[in-house]
Amino acid sequence: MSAAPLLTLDLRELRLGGTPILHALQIAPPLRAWTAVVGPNGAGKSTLLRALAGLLPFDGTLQLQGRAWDQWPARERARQLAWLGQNETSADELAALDVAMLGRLPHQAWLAPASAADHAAVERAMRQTQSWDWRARPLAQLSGGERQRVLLARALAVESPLLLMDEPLAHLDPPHQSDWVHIVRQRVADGCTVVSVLHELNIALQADRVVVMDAGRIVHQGAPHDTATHTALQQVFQQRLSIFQIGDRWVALNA
Ligand SMILES: Nc1ncnc2c1ncn2[C@@H]1O[C@H](COP(=O)(O)OP(=O)(O)OP(=O)(O)O)[C@@H](O)[C@H]1O
Repeated sequence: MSAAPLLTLDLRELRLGGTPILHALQIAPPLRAWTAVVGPNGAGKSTLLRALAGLLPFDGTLQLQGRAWDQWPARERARQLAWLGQNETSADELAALDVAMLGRLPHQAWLAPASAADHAAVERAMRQTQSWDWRARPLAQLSGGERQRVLLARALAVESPLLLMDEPLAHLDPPHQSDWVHIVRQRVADGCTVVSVLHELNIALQADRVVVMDAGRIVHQGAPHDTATHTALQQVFQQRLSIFQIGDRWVALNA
């Protein structure tokens, strides 16, 4: 049984600074699954994710739960979709706990203090990303990886049915990359729909669906074990990688 997707993007063209960046693409990330978006530098992955998050204007339509994006009240929409952007630099002076608490804003009444439920959600998220121990430290004093785990906690604390992440593994060491996959798997098992832009092909090949981009277009969408997915990856990376199966995993090696 396939349920209707939460998010549907039908884009004719997206321009940045007058330059066409994305061209004629459709995407509807499958419900309660993890979709990984991959492709070479400049392919348009971040731009696509920002379009999916309603952060960029474009010629086309974006629907959330079958309703046009701009017909949603902003707060209600913010409870539906959590966003982890690339190189986020705001709120450096705030303590890690307060940064993660920002994820609860869509749940809070105007100027109301955080509720017990907000505190519980933030503690859960910070423990999940193993950032609880430095909750009192300002973001500016954390290492790149520590900071990334706090920002991930902020996105998780929203507890939204949709989670969009742009290069979430930036600065994370291999064990924390594995932890991230585990967190994503848990969220998906709980009913969440996850879309992530990834440069780490070996992690992307563990997703439920792989979206391959090149030159502002989606050139392929498929399962990580499909031969067609491997062929598309090899094409967009100019045959400079080989894809092997090791146990039940697929891995990509630089050629
Ligand atoms: N404001 C802008 N004006 C014009 N072109 C832009 C602007 N921002 C981005 N671009 C271009 O859009 C294209 C897509 O950028 P995008 O960041 O989406 O690619 P990406 O696939 O995420 O790349 P990377 O893997 O390097 O992060 C790039 O060629 C980039 O130079």
